[in-house]
Amino acid sequence: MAADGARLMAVPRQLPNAITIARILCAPVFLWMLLVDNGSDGALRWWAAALFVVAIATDGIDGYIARKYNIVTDLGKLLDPIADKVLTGVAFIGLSILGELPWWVTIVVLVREIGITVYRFIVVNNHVLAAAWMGKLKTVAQSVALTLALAPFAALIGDWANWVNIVTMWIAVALTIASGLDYIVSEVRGARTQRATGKK
Ligand SMILES: O=P(O)(O)OC[C@H](O)CO
Repeated sequence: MAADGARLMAVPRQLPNAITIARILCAPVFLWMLLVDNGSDGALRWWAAALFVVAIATDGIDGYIARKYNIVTDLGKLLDPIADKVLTGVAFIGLSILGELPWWVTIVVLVREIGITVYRFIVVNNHVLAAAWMGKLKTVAQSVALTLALAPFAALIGDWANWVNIVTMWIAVALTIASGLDYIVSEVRGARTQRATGKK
C-alpha cells in the first residue's frame, strides 16, 4: 500500500499527456526538417526520419504509464489515438509536398483517418468504436512504409530500396482503405442487428 502510494506520488498526473503532446509536437519539427532538406539525402533528412521513428515507436508508453499508475484521463484517451494520426498524416503530407508521393494517396489516407476519427467521436455517447485488428495492422504498415519513404535508404543501398518503398506503401494504402471499409461494414451490420432485435 505504502509502496503504491509512493509510486503514485512519484509520477506526475500529467506525465502521460505531456508525453503524448511531445509526440504530437515532433510532427511539425520533422516536417520542417523534411522540407528544409528539400528531397536531398542530407543529414536533415536522416534526422527527420529518426525523429519520426522515435515519435511513432513511443506509441503506447504514455498509455502504459497512465494505466500502470492509474492516472488515465479523458484528455489522454482523446489525444493518444490522435497523436499517431497527426504523425503519420504530417509524414504523408510532407512526402507529397516534396513530390515523392502522389497527392491522391495522401488525400485517400487523410479522408479515411479523419473520417473514422470524426465518426468515432460522433457515436461515442451511443457506443465505443474500438480499434479493430485491421486498423492496428494498418497503423503498423503505415509506420513501416513511411519510415522507409522518409529515410533515404536508396542513397546507401541502391535503387532496389525504392521498389521496397513502393511495395510497402501500396500495402499500407490497401490496408488503410480496407480497414476503413471494415469499420463501415461492421457499423452498418451492427445498426441492422439493433433494428432487428429492437435493442438500442
Ligand atoms: O483503425 P484506427 O484508425 O482506429 O487506428 C487504429 C489504431 O491506430 C491502433 O492503435
